[in-house]
Amino acid sequence: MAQGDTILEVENLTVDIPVPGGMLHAVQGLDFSVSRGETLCIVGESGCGKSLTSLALMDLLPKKAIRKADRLTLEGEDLLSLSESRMADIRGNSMGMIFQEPMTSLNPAYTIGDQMEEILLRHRRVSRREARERAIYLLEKVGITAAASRLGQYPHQLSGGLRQRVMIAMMLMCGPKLIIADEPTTALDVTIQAQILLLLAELQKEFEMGLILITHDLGVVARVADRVVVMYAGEIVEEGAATHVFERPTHPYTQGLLECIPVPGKTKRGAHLGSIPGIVPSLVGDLRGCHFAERCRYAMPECRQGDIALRAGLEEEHAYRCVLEPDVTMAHARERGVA
Ligand SMILES: Nc1ncnc2c1ncn2[C@@H]1O[C@H](COP(=O)(O)OP(=O)(O)OP(=O)(O)O)[C@@H](O)[C@H]1O
Repeated sequence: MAQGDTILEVENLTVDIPVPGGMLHAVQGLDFSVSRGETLCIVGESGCGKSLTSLALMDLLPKKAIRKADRLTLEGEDLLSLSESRMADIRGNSMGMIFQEPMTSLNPAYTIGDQMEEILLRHRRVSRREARERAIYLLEKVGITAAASRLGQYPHQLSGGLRQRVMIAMMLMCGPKLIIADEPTTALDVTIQAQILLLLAELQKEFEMGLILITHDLGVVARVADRVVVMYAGEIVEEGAATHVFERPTHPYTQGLLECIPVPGKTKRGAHLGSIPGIVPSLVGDLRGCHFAERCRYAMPECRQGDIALRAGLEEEHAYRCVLEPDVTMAHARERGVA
């Protein structure tokens, strides 16, 4: 897969939310980057801070949330110091977003064609006819047949799967450099979910965009991700090339996730799929030591002392946050049948 120029750079991103019991540290010191043509998947259980991370990138956090970062750039442009209007321009233009429920992003009062054309007319100097031609081209690209006749339809006239395809086409109107897709298929039938995610990955490759995909579907992650970031309780606990993370999961949490979910070609037929006992801890106040210690079968007293830093894994550009040496955690992974 073509990779190279960095599109997005994120350094030391934190998101805090004041809540009645104190401060909720939802995202804590995240570093990552996305290159042209690269798919970065962010995985982790519910409540680990994935959605707030994506909202922080787009500057769409809830009002009371506090975002901080040492660096946040899109194609070199500093996103931390932009006016609201410039940021809105970037969101419609070079940063495409796809959310879970397309009905929340499609306006029920306007036709598909009007909404698609409007995006291009707002951001580019083109005629309505050119905008219409691009809308048809993109609807065809996302696999919608009789595209021209769909332009006159309203969102409620389409099935959920078609609406999500329209959303993808709409997001591509201005030729974004980066797509951020947060659980884009959760609201769809299981059979359609993988189709849409694979379509997204295909288009991302064809148009050489960067893609940040947040999904619970580790099967899809295994098929489309170049890099994987595993988040737990607001922190990155493991990151690396997808093949490494899947073949040699080093953090006990990643190992637990892989034990839970069937991965094509990895999960043996009839294998028992478990779940990680326990729940994600409250993120209100300061968590000491390893955030996963309470649920980790290998936890030792030193896991609960001080902060645990990310450390280099066995592979290049692979890191994990655990006190155990890589050969020890790999031995555990083999015992658990995930490596
Ligand atoms: N508006 C808010 N006010 C207070 N707390 C919030 C708010 N939004 C999210 N949180 C909390 O921040 C933490 C991270 O939430 P986030 O939605 O980013 O998790 P997630 O990993 O995306 O989960 P899911 O997969 O369920 O979307 C959770 O503890 C959540 O309860």
